[in-house]
Amino acid sequence: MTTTSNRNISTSTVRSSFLPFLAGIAFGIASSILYTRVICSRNQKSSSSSSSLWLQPPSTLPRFAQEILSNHHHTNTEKISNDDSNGESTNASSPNTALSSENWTEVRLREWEDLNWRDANGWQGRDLCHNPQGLGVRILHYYYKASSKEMVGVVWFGPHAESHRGLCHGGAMTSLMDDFCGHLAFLHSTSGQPWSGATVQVNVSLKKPVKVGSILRIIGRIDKHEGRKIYVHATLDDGGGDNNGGSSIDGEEQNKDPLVYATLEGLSIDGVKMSQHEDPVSKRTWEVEVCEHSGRLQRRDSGWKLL
Ligand SMILES: CCCCCCCCCCCC(=O)SCCNC(=O)CCNC(=O)[C@H](O)C(C)(C)COP(=O)(O)OP(=O)(O)OC[C@H]1O[C@@H](n2cnc3c(N)ncnc32)[C@H](O)[C@@H]1OP(=O)(O)O
Repeated sequence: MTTTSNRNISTSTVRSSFLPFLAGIAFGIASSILYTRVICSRNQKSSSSSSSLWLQPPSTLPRFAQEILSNHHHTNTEKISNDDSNGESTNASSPNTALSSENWTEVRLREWEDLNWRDANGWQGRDLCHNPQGLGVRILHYYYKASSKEMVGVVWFGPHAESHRGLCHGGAMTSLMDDFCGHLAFLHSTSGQPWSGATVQVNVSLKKPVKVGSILRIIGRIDKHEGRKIYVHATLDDGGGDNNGGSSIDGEEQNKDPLVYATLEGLSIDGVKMSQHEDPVSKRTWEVEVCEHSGRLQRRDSGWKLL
């Protein structure tokens, strides 16, 4: 009797303490499933929306970039001349002054745009700054003016240029400067051949953080040409007046003077043969043509006719 009574007591004690425990586990599992689903779906939404925001540069460029593009519609041709190339400083105006609309040629290389052709002609990857699918720092347009030895570019800092919490890596800015220095020197080169030369010094001063997603301007000129050495000065800025995504850390949204993000003092050596490939690419020359679609002058590589 006593034993049966004890057994009943113990069974009901186990039941009364075990059932809430089971219910607690069931509730915990249900909650965690629900929580995981909600959080995952939120994360998926936010990652897909941020990706779609950043996978391409914005379809509408900021005003300064539109002005650069629209200012360079020409129908006249300019002879690219390097007659004044040796041993003198240029009288080019400061790169921060407003761009005159005359005699700028668009710079295009087939290997920046035609990826299938690139793969078939000696390249092994994608251009760090000119990959049309690139998500790091991407140069959208380059224009060159031979008379003043200046070049200007429109640049997008994509999500793969990020370093710290939405701000870009200093190396992304420096890669851009390296490219700018090399190609401006290329355009001024007395060898007259694309890919004949090398950048050997890129002294970059980082002045202001760049936000991921920024569209900025790079503008610069040849400062000096001594023998094979071509010295380049350049500035990365917001183009003035219409800051689209440049650092707003200071709360500056509208400004007249360009905000400067970085400056370059660079050196390229003319006529260095970096690649040993002997093929049609190594025999290219530069030429100036009027683009049949936009009417703009293009300084482009004779390789565009290789097909
Ligand atoms: C048109 C360009 C288009 C450039 C086109 C570039 C296209 C753009 C692409 C983006 C930029 C790049 O990626 S370019 C790739 C990254 N760069 C590199 O990989 C370059 C690595 N460096 C090298 O391989 C080597 O240094 C070379 C091959 C460039 C060296 O050429 P070299 O022909 O032997 O030159 P060398 O006689 O030594 O020197 C010639 C003069 O330059 C000076 N010099 C040489 N190196 C340096 C240096 N680091 N810093 C200061 N000065 C230097 C010498 O003192 C000398 O001055 P003096 O005695 O005459 O007064």
